[in-house]
Amino acid sequence: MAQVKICGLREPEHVTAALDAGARYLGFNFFPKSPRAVSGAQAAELADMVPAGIARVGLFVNPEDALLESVLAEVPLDMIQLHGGETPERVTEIKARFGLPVMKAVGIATQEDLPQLIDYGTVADMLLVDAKAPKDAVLPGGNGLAFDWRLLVGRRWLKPWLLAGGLTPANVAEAIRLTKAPGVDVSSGVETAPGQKDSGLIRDFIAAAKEAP
Ligand SMILES: O=C(O)c1ccccc1NCC(=O)[C@H](O)[C@H](O)COP(=O)(O)O
Repeated sequence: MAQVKICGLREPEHVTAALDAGARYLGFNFFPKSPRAVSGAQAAELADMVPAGIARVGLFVNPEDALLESVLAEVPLDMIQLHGGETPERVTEIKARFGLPVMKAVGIATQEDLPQLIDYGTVADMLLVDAKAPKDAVLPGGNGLAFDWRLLVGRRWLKPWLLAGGLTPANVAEAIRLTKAPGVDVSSGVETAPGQKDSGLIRDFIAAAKEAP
């Protein structure tokens, strides 16, 4: 059964909806330009609601050590998600310095992007196989855009991975069927407007992912 990550949570009611429906990963966004960004205090309150066994993932974009230090002093995270242009060397450095597993996001648009999944698979603990953001996008992720899932057919990576990018309750089962993704990640697809999560859409998404063949 596919595991689900709900990303960009900001409200307790949506954390409850995600937990009750069976999410395995909950994402808290620390990228200031995002409509889903949370403060350390907000994230600490949400993180306290999460039982053992469910991963609290902090999302960062090209973070400096000082940001990671200040967030980790306040929020009990289980995993760091790196969603910028962090190099494999920087991934290794962050893992060693902060002692947490790292999920590295890789943007995919064409098959030329796929070798990065091999490179990052040697250093990251998990891979997030996401749609590549458009060149002029403000956000490197969370844009509600899908890529051609057929690029992933028959591929295997060195590390556990989640599929992301434009997934919704309506298309997630087909995405899993086609790619055989062991897990999926969503942000926009469970929102009514950027940053506005919806409990019903969260439940529908997780149910559809879990029912996927
Ligand atoms: O969601 C954001 O606002 C965001 C901002 C900056 C970097 C990454 C961001 N999101 C990363 C995620 O993990 C999203 O869930 C993933 O890109 C899929 O997004 P969507 O296509 O909106 O479901």
